[in-house]
Amino acid sequence: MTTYRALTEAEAIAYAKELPNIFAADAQLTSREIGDGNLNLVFHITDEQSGRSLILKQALPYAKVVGESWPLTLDRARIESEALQLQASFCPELVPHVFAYEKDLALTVMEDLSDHVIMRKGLMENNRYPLFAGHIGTFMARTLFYTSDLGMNQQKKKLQVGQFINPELCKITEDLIFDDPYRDSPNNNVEAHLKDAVAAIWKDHDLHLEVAILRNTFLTRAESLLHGDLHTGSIFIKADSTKVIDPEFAYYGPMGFDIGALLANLLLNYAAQEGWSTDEAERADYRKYLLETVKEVWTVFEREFRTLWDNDVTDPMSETPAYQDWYLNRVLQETIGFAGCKMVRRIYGLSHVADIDGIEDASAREKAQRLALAIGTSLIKHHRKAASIDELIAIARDAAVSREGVVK
Ligand SMILES: Nc1ncnc2c1ncn2[C@@H]1O[C@H](COP(=O)(O)OP(=O)(O)O)[C@@H](O)[C@H]1O
Ligand SMILES: CSC[C@H]1O[C@H](OP(=O)(O)O)[C@H](O)[C@@H]1O
Repeated sequence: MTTYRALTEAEAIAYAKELPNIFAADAQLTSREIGDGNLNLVFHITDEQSGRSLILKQALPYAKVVGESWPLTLDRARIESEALQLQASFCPELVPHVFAYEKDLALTVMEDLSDHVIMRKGLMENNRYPLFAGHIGTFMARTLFYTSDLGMNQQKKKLQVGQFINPELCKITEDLIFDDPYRDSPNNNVEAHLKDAVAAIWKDHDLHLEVAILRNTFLTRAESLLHGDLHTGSIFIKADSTKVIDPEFAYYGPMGFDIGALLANLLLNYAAQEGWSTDEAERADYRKYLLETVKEVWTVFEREFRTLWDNDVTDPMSETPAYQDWYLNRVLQETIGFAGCKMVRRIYGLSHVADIDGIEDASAREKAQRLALAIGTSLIKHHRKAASIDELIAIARDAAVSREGVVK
């Protein structure tokens, strides 16, 4: 048995050399720790001679972003590798291949995706990805359908719920998304120029009611195996390929949480256009592209999900007329509510996003932050009334118009 230790770059090379059938025994390997996320070490191992490379991702026993004062279970590495393998059984082309998982070191060996870019970075460079909505809509439809009571044996599903019990990582979400932003918590990270807007949110009891309802849904609805943290930093992309990484927050929860997380991060980039494009026409055009992508993601998800339901449903009662429409409208409403929560937490919660924080000009950054808060809070308040994805799009567009007086 190997005893857990956080690997050094040299130890990562030694570990990689021992892996069967990957590198030659005399390969000259190099290792670079490239982890830029909040939690883990990521080693990029390369053999210049053969051109072969791979990734070793290792969980630390604490949250890297805070330090050793925030201990965190190593079991999240198991959850991540098992979730990646389950997702691969539904859509192998949309996740990195897992070569091995080493429990004692909390370490996953996976395919190197360095020929892709992290989507958040791509969006910050105003790149466009015409195939993305089709890929991610399919990923969400397949993973959420086939892990739910609609798409798998209901007794096996209960056992699978047990396999993905993830209380510590869920608590991070419960605190950072559904609690801290709505009160004066030491976990918040509020810029001075936003204090009035944040104070208004802390006093808004109508908003708190909607957040409490969404929080309850997150806490109690074991509907599907979620990715659990599906933001644009968890997606690797290039023109013809999309790969979803980093499902360490995977657990059985409400489908709309994954869809909402994704849409929220597209909308955060929409708000961030305040700071990234100086050219008005260019900004308007990129915003148009983002909103079209939001609509297409939902449309593909819904179409694919309905097709899976029509062809592969395992539950006879689910064939009851009108049930499918009721179900998808509920998923839509929750998607919109969770999207709003995901936007608000990234503006002044513990963990922000580079799209917004990377805006150097303070007044442009503030405009982007206020726009994101306006969109996020409106989505939360509206979510239980929604009947179409067009309502989410109208909220984003109207918030930009009312802040600037012109169509953006
Ligand atoms: N399979 C991979 N191929 C190449 N780079 C990767 C891979 N997985 C992760 N990375 C790099 O490591 C970074 C952090 O990975 P991530 O899984 O998001 O870690 P964390 O769980 O700490 O957020 C990514 O932003 C990316 O740059
Ligand atoms: C203390 S963890 C904060 C935050 O980090 C995770 O994101 P990432 O994928 O960037 O590591 C997750 O969103 C958590 O809420």
